[in-house]
Amino acid sequence: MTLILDQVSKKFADVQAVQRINLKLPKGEIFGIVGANGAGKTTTFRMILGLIEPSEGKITWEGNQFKNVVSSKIGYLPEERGLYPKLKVKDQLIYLGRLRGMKRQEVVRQVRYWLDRFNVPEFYTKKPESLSKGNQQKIQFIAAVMHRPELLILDEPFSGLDPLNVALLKNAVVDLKNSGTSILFSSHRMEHVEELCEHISILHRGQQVVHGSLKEVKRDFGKLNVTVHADFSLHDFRDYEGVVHFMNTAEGAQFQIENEQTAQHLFQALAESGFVRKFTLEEPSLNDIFLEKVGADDE
Ligand SMILES: Nc1ncnc2c1ncn2[C@@H]1O[C@H](COP(=O)(O)OP(=O)(O)OP(=O)(O)O)[C@@H](O)[C@H]1O
Repeated sequence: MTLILDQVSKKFADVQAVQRINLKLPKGEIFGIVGANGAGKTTTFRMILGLIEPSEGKITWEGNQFKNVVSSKIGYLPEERGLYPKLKVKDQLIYLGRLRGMKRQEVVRQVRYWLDRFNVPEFYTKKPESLSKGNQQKIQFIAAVMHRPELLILDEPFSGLDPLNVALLKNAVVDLKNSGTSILFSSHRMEHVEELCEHISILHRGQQVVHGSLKEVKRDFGKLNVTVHADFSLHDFRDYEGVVHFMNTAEGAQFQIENEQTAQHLFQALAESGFVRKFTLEEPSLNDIFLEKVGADDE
């Protein structure tokens, strides 16, 4: 069960919202889409869901035109959340579940399971208007997953949640993936994407500026990060050959460097200058890659 987007574009009047996007999401994987505001994430999701038609390109699921996939196989958490404020949680989830062809008993079982799991069993008979925004989000997450969809699309699932609730939802996402659900999700928060996704895509003004497995993307980026703590000023090394960026920190400095060779030379040069308490070499973060590809002025 693989979702494929092949050269998919969408134009609204004179706005090119999405341009020639390629994406492959195999069964049981998590694919992350990152991009600044207006990059084209929601438009991409809405095309996959069949809410709007691509202007060009093809979307397929298991080799079939995606629009023929029934809604019971898809779960969607939209960016703009919307529950009926005055209808009890249980009543609206039963209504939604029935629409997707679930038996009432099965909806009740699933809803109770998820409310327990999110430590809020008492919400079953509450009206959403009495719940905080973050708690309403949990209910909407339950609405997106209670029918155990094969494809789950999550638009900014963790925005506005406190760290405990982010952890609860993240665990749920990982469990769903492990049980075979294919998950596509968008986020502005690079660390969430980095933690959860095998494959990623960075969108910038409708164009896919980076895509591939997270490992490949990092390897292809090439540059590395070095953290140094030392008992002497590191400022003189800011223009050392192969240093791309330099930033002073409380205990030393953070360097972005071109490659491992630079690291070796830099280490020798530092060691000759005094006592180096810490020298660590790390792969680039997705944030480093995003900032370079999209530009620090866009976020
Ligand atoms: N129905 C529409 N009519 C005209 N333009 C649209 C429409 N929907 C989206 N756009 C435009 O397409 C571009 C991409 O928007 P989209 O909502 O997909 O971005 P996004 O990456 O989801 O952004 P955000 O992170 O802010 O939600 C924007 O320039 C937006 O103004």
